Amino acid sequence: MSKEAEEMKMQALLHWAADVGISDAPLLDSDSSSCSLGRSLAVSYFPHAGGRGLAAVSNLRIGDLVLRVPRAALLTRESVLQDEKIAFCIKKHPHLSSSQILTICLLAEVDKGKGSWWYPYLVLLPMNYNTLANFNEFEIRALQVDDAIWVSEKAILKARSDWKECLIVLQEMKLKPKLLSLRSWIWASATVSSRTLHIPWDDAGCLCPVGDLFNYAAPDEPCVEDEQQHTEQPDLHAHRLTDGGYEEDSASYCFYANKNYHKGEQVLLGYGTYSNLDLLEHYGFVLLSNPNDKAFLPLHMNINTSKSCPMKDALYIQPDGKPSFALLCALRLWATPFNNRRAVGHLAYAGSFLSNENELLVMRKLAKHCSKVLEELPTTVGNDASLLVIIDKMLESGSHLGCLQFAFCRDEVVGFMQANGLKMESSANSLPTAKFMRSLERWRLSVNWRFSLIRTSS
Ligand SMILES: C[S@@+](CC[C@H](N)C(=O)[O-])C[C@H]1O[C@@H](n2cnc3c(N)ncnc32)[C@H](O)[C@@H]1O
Repeated sequence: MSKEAEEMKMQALLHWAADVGISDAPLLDSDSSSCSLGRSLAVSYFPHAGGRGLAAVSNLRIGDLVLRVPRAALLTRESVLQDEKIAFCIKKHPHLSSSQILTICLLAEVDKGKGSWWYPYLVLLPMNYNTLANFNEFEIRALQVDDAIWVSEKAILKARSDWKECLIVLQEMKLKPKLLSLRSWIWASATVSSRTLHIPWDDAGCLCPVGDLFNYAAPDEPCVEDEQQHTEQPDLHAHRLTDGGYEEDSASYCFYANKNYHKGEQVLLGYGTYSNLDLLEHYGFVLLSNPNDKAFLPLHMNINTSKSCPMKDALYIQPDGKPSFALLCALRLWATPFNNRRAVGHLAYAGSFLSNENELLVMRKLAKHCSKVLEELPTTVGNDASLLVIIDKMLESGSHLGCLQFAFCRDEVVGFMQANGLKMESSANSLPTAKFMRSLERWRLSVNWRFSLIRTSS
């Protein structure tokens, strides 16, 4: 889509949004406008922080209501199933999950074209996603770590099996042939996965026009400045000083500033606390600095797996390089002589320091394990940092040429070119296709993901 066409579609969406009552004006502001935004927020582009997003048009204070989206505007299972034809087809298949049904609802609305009430919203949905279910074999292998490869393969298998189960419903609805494809299914389920917001009456969530233009920032400890401002303010909305949620009293999805923003700054939402692998799986991006990231350690320790033993999911290194609470507890127990474990087990699992000697053993074991994990990975943090710089150059210039410079990880580069049907020798003479550029973006995500993991474990 050209820039001008996208701009016109955005204007149409904002007019539609104003008509249905979506507004960024404070509740008491009676000023009715033909545009839904402009008082707190404006659509803007942030190339290094999510692309299209929402910017503050004036200084915003923590707790300010920045956007309201009435229930009637939300695309939910309930609202789409007002269409009797769609409801009839869905009812015949009671075994479908709530998110499968929402995905079908989305495809059914897309099928209506201009006839859909949400048409101005639907035409501005991204055409492609980088969630793990969209990764090809090469892009998955580039993650390098078994756990991540397993999660990706599972995501692809799940998308495929969900689609197979739903195909009969899509056929009964007589959707256009293109919308029956696995590709369309993966697009629709990625839309649902990366854009739905929580609502209390439906665990599938809702698609929230305009409200889904907020990009993500990882929820972190509130900064000191914010806390001071918070206590100076009347406590009226203290319970709402998170990013947002559905509110019965105004029958709207309401979004609040979760910190102070200066005019022009991007207003971000904390959709939840996610590791980089979760973000990649469900949202198709990773954060280079993610306070909630986790580097899982495949520890093979000879300790009793009793009820109190921490689950594998809790054994990880945090982004600050420290072991998680459960990992530290398990290591302290492992470092305790076998005949003493029963006696000190309760102390270890309560997180207590056991002895200097024990702590030294723990740190040594941890360091040894991290070194082993790093040694087993095919690339180093230095390689990956250089690879990222060159992939970025290729993305910026839209050229294959960067591929030729990868002397330090030639095999991976050759693999990437082959996966895209290209030979190294021919790469300099041909212009890259849109498909190649999208694959380059996903390869970059894989390298970025393992780069942040290696940094954490180093
Ligand atoms: C709810 S949408 C946000 C709006 C989206 N940028 C758009 O153009 O419609 C979520 C998607 O935005 C992108 N995104 C959000 N936050 C991001 C961030 N901090 N870094 C990179 N991409 C981000 C991801 O593609 C994610 O799946």
